[in-house]
Amino acid sequence: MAESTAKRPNPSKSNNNKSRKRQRVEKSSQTGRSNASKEPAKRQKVRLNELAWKDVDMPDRLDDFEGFYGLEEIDDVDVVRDETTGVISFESSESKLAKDVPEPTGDAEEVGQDEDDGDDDEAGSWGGFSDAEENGHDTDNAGEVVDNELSEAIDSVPQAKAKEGKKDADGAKGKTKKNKKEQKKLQEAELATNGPSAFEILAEQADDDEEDEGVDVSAWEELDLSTETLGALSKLKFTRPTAIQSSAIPEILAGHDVIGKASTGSGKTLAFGIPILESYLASRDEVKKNKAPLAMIISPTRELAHQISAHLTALCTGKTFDAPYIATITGGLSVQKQRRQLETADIIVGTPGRLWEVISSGHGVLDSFKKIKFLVVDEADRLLSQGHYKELGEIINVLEKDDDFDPEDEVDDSKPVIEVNRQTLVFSATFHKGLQQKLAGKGPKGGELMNKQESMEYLLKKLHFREEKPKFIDANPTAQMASGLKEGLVECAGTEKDLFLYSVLMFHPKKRALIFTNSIAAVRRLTPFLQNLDLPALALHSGMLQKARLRSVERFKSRAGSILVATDVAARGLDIPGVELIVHYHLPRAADTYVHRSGRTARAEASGSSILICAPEEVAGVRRLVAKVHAKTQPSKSKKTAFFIRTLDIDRRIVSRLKPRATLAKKLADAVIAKEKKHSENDWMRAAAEDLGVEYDSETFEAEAKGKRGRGAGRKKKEKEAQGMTKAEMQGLRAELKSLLAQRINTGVSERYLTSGGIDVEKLLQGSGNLGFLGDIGGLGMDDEE
Ligand SMILES: Nc1ncnc2c1ncn2[C@@H]1O[C@H](COP(=O)(O)OP(=O)(O)OP(=O)(O)O)[C@@H](O)[C@H]1O
Repeated sequence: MAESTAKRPNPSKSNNNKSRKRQRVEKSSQTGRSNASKEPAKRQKVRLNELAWKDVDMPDRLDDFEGFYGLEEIDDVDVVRDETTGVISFESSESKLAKDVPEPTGDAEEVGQDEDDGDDDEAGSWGGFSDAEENGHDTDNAGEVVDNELSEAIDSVPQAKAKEGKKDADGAKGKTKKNKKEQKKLQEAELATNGPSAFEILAEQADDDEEDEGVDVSAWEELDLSTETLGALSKLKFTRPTAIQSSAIPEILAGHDVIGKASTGSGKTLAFGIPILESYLASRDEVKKNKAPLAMIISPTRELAHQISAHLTALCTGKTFDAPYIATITGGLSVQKQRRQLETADIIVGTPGRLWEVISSGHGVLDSFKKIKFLVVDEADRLLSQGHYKELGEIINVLEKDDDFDPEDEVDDSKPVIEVNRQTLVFSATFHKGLQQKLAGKGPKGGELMNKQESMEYLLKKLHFREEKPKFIDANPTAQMASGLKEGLVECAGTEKDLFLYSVLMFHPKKRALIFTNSIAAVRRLTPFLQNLDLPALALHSGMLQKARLRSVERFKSRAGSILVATDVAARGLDIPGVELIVHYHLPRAADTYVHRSGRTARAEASGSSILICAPEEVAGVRRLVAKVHAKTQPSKSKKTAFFIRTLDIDRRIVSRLKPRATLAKKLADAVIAKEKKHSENDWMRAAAEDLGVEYDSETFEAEAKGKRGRGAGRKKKEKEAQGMTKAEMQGLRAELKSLLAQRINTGVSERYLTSGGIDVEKLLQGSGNLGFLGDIGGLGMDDEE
């Protein structure tokens, strides 16, 4: 076991959020025993986690979130390398030893290896979270970059912490209570990094209140779960299983392969998580003895992988049993560190790119992976779609080959395939239609392979189910959308989308809202536009810096009523409690994107609204898209007559009263962006001119460009005007906007109403307005009658 002691937790810190940190060994020498001469007689071999590490004071700032908290140091430790074997060990005086650690085993080789790896890890972790494998993966699939980029944002979780805690807890016979506590703390630290999801909040509640007896879970009894699992569910206050849980859990417990489909937010994670926990509880001694993980859960993005880990960890935070160690294997941490995590992992959750990287770097992980009992493919349609399946396909291939693996080898399908002993579980809210029919046994049979690049069926075939026909469970055969979701569309001129976005938000005051756009530029523009209008808007897109992305997600989670303007980076997997409104500022490019975007609200039987803002020419396409999504809910309707989405009757008089502020806010936002753009363009031109050895004169460049009128000339003219806006002009606009925002917006319902005080937007924003004045918004919904 290669224990990492270069970084270790600080058990004295109770707040794991703050104690997420890196530690460092102060090495006196890498090559010899330079300090050994000081007190040679009293020195002894030590392991680094036996030492009395000292806290290094660090400023208590969020900026240090990514790892500096809780730096610890130790001095007077010699790093000794055996000249012949190259093995590294550590020596120190007795006084440096902490009092309450088990006796050292004297396993110099392992310690030495750890130290080397620890250094590598530092470099790896600080390397900007770039994950070569996953970045490569991204470029294969430009349209999908954003999701992986988001995962990257959330990937600063110092998993080594959890790992170390786990290792301490597993530390042979010297397993102490303290170590167990550390393990738990560290796993919680990992949870905390992603901010409180519903699971985390629930787990915290379960943990905080030891007196809390939990809730009645008799509704789970028919699933025949262990008392430990029932206890955990009770603490999470999950009174009854969801539909997919009721259907899938017994099949998985009975040993079947399962393909599960259920609406977004309907509890699919626990549908496979509970049987995995049951299996762990039933065989934990064997699992530990095998030194192989029990389950491998593959997720398309890092963010989702962390969320699944958090969810499963929350399930195991009930204090009634020794929790399994869950390792999250995604980009952003060094491969060495992750290999060490894998050594004691009971459950692995990872992204295919990094998992493949770990496997293909050798070191025997493949052998232990071959012993897994559960292979879970979450968000399967995404994982198995073009551009994402490559590594997954490779992982599955090598898991099944009964020979030595060489990453350089071409995959040879004729090589022997080992008998598949694991269960394969595949889950998603959306599945390719043809595949779904086939899985349900309704479609045409036949074994011809389709287009290998695109066919999910081909890949499912590749999954090598243990059973000839996996159980296909469709928990919501007629709907992919959550039942508590209301859908509507707002039609407006393409040039007025900003105004209508503002209006829709004003019609939903103080609601936590997620606005989807199809471009980073739109996020960059809309966020300041809304902020200028005094709305608490946050941005999220793949072009943002890591810290800024994290901050946006955190703030969106923690601040009620905040508004997140995002690209499809946020479409899948984000489980943020209390999102009440989804606005599609740009139309989703595909039906499944619509389902997943809209699925960020109305989760776990909550309700929520999803509103599309469409230009007139987009309406027909939207109706087709929505009809496609709801095709099964209205089977009797012909395609031509099936309307599933209602046009929202927004009172245009009110919209027109909002227009002056929206126009000013847009003008200001555009001016700031145009000025920023000019700055960066100037910088670029200057640098280019310097490279060419010519003088840069922006006015000459502009004069030359002037004559060339071509496409986008109008936009450029506007941009130029915005760039030319003086500071004083901008201040004037701001003052004007401020005064507009301070004024009441009358509803225009009647003079009498107006003079009696009426209802104003400010009040609405404060959450005290009367929505009645807004007209027919109660009509939002699945009504099929237009
Ligand atoms: N049995 C249950 N009772 C109540 N709430 C539950 C139950 N199981 C899960 N949940 C809650 O449901 C929410 C959604 O669960 P989960 O993330 O697994 O959904 P999902 O089906 O995977 O969604 P998506 O398809 O969008 O990824 C979670 O916040 C969780 O707290």
